[in-house]
Amino acid sequence: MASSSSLPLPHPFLFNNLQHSNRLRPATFTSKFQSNVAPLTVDSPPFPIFQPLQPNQSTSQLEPADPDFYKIGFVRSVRAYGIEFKEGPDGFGVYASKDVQPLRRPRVIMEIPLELMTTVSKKLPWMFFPDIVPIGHPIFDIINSTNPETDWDLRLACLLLLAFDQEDNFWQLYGDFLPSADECTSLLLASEEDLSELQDENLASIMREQQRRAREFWERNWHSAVPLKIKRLARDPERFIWAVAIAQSRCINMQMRVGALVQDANLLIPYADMLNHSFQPNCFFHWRPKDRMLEVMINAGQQIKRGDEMTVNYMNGQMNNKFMERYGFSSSVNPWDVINFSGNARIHLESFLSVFNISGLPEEYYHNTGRLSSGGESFVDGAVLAAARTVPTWSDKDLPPIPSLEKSSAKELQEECQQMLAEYPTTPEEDQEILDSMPESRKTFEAAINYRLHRKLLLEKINQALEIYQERLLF
Ligand SMILES: C[S@@+](CC[C@H](N)C(=O)[O-])C[C@H]1O[C@@H](n2cnc3c(N)ncnc32)[C@H](O)[C@@H]1O
Repeated sequence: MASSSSLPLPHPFLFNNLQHSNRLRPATFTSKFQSNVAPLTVDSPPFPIFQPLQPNQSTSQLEPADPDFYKIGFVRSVRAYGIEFKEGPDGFGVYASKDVQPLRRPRVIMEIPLELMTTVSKKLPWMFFPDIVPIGHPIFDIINSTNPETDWDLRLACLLLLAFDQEDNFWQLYGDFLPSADECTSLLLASEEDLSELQDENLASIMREQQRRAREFWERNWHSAVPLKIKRLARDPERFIWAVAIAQSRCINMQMRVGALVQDANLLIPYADMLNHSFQPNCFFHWRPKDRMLEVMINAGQQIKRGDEMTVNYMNGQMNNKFMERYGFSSSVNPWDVINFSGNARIHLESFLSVFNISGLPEEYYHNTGRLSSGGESFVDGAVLAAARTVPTWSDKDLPPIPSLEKSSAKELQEECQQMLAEYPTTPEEDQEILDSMPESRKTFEAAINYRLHRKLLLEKINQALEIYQERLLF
C-alpha cells in the first residue's frame, strides 16, 4: 500500500467456494503465546468494536476472523469501530458490520498506535517502534549496510524478523495472522514456471532480478560465520524472501511527524494492513501526530452498507504490471492501464468522452455509472476510463469529426486490438478455463494467469468501446 488516498470490484468468485487459509480458521489456530494475552481493557468505544460474529450470527457467507485476532489488538489499544475482519475473495479483508450514512466529514474506523508498528524512516535518525530498537544487536549493522532510500523493503524485512524473535513482542502474535509463503500472492515467491505464465517477459525478468536481489542479500548476511542471533532470524533464504514479500505487499509509505521531526517513513501497520485495494476506495489513511496514531477513515460523503468491503487505494496512476511487481495482483478495470498502439489511426477525444459520459481532465476522469448499458449491465467501468487515456486521439473541440473518417480510424484501432490479442499464445477463454480447472493452484500461479487475462480483457473492452463509439458517433 504505497500511499493513502480511490471500484468495489464485482468478484467472480462464489464465496462458498473459497479456500480458507489455516491462519484464520478458529479450529486450526494455536498460538504458543496465548497465555500472554491479557483480559480486554479498553475504553468504551462509540459503538461495538472488534466483536467477531458467531458463525450462526453471520449475515454473509464470509468466514469471520479468529477471536484471538481481536484480542491481541485490544491488549495493545487498537480500536476499531463498526467493522469486522473476514476472509474473502482477496484473502483477509475488512468489512462494514453496520450501515454508515454519508457524513460531511471523514469518520474514523480504526486507530492504531505507533507502538505496534514496525517502521523504518528514510533518513537518519532511524525510527523504530520502541520495543525493538536494535542498537547493539548485530542486525543493526546489517540494516545499516543498506541504502535507506532504496532498500526499505530489506530493512523492514530485517526488523520484522527481529520482532518475531523478541520475546513477548506483539508481532509474534500478529505473525500468526500474516499469510504464509503459500498464501502470499507476491511474485517474489513465484517459481520460474509461474513467471513464464505471465506472458510478459519484461515483468518476469524484473521479478527474477528482485528475487536475485533478496537472495543475494540473505547470502551476504546470513553466511555460515554469523552469530546465532542473526542465523535464527532466517535460517534459509526462503524465510528471508517471504519477509521481504510481506514488507513489500503490506508496507504503507507516509510522511509522519513525531514531535518536531517530519519523517518520510515506511510502516508495517497491523490491522490496517488487512485492508484490500480498490481503485474506488471508501477509506483512506491519516497520521494523527498528537498521539502518534494512524487513523483509517471513511471518505466524507461515502455511503456504506453492512457487509461492504472497506478498501483503500494502494497506488494511484499505476499500471497492472506495477501492482504485480509489488503486491502480486492485477485488475481488469485498472483505469491507469496502458496499451501501446503503434499505428497512425486516431479518434476524436471529446466525442469519445461524450459517448461514454466521461468528465474531468485526463488525470481525474470520472464517469456517471449506469448511463450507458450493454446487455443490462453498466458498460462504463475503469477499463473504459483506461481506454479514454490510452487510445490514440486527436483533440479540437470546435471541429466535429467527419463521421466516415472517424469510423475508419476506430476500425483501424479495433484491428490493432485484435492483432495484439491474436499474438498471445492463449485466449482469454483458455485462461479462464485454466483458472476454473485449478481452484487449488498456487497463489502466484493464479496471479500470473489473472494478470495476462486482465490484459486481454482490457483489449477486448477497448475493442467493444470502439464498436459502441462508432454506433453512437454524433448522436
Ligand atoms: C495489504 S495486504 C491486504 C490483506 C490481505 N488480503 C491478507 O489476506 O492479508 C495486500 C495483499 O492483499 C491482496 N489484495 C489486496 N487487494 C487486492 C485486490 N484488489 N485484488 C486482489 N488481491 C488483493 C494481495 O494478495 C496483496 O498482496
